[in-house]
Amino acid sequence: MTAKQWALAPWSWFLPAPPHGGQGTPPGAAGAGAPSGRDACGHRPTAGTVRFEQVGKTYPSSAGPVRALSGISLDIPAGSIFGIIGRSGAGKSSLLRTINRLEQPSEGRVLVDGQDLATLDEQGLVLLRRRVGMIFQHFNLLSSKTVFDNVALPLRVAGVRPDHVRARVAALLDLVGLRGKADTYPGRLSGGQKQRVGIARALVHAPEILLCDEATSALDPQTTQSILALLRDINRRLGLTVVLITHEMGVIREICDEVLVLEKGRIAEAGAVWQVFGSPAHDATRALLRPLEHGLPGDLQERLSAHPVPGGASRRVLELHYSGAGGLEPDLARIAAALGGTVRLLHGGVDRIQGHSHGRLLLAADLGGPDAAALAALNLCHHARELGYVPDHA
Ligand SMILES: Nc1ncnc2c1ncn2[C@@H]1O[C@H](COP(=O)(O)OP(=O)(O)OP(=O)(O)O)[C@@H](O)[C@H]1O
Repeated sequence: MTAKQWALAPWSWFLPAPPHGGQGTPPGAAGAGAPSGRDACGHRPTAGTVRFEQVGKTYPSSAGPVRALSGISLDIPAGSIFGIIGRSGAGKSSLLRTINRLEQPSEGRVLVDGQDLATLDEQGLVLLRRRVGMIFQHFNLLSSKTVFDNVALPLRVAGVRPDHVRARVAALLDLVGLRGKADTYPGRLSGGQKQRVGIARALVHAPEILLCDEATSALDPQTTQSILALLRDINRRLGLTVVLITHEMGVIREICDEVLVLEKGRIAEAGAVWQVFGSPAHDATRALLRPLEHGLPGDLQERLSAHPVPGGASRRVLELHYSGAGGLEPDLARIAAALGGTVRLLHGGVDRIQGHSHGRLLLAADLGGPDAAALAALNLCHHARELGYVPDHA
């Protein structure tokens, strides 16, 4: 059994599952509120898969039809953290919102755990929205209600018994780290705490999927980190699929397993984060990843020239890239041996994405060593290029 399969254990192992319909219907039972896809024991071995089949979306508008999505075919695996990125207007929200049918595709099908969402009647839609929770950039909390009441509201609307509501909300506030805040009003909470309330509320019906639309965009970097840690924790402990939209590439790198890059409503590329970020194949991806790249430090940029300094001692500046492929890591001793002479590390570094080394090193080497292509050929990096020359003292 893989870690992920293990993580797909039923919610009830961690939290009291929400009895729907007010009568304490046990989780896993057919009928009111029982999420589909569970087996007789209440397990949900494949719960939380999403399949897009040739999905297209056109909005009517006074200026004429707006084509938001075209030909999207893709699977989101159960239990994964799946990121959707793209420039503004690329269609990210339109696609995300088809998963809980806040938007309906104009063409194609969206299936959650094999169920075509277009076939759902009104009751089916209510049950779908319990299986697919959602959190928002601006939290969407009711300011006149306490933390407890905000989280309890969907359960009360569903007619859940008050004692079950109390137990469920208490367990959820514990889970999101808000024990002791039950009676506080949202106005007295920090942004991060408000998003924690949003997450608790999104989890009340023990969803299989959590949709996050720019969930950390309104938060400072430190708070963003704590919310990401919470989302990852929830994903790992509860096994639910997390689908998130973000403009922050660092968020994708930090927690996502897979990423979809949308460009003008179409799939530009998709795959494991370490692959897409390590070797971006599409211009749109490269443009999105640019903020993650460190430019040359100003002083180095100033001293860099296209040719060796006439009459003076110069050193070559080489840039070595690591894309994560093949488990390749910078072997500094071998690099120095291949280049010969003195090698200085000027700038750069290597990140770990899903266990793969990804980054670049800027080295100053003596003149006359092997050219950049030879370093890649020797399997010392994935790509290398010569950036120019700096005076020997740089
Ligand atoms: N209700 C609507 N009516 C008309 N056009 C819409 C509607 N919703 C979205 N659009 C258009 O569809 C396209 C895709 O919008 P969408 O919000 O899905 O993109 P996005 O990638 O999420 O953008 P952003 O990052 O700016 O939120 C855009 O051109 C947008 O203007």
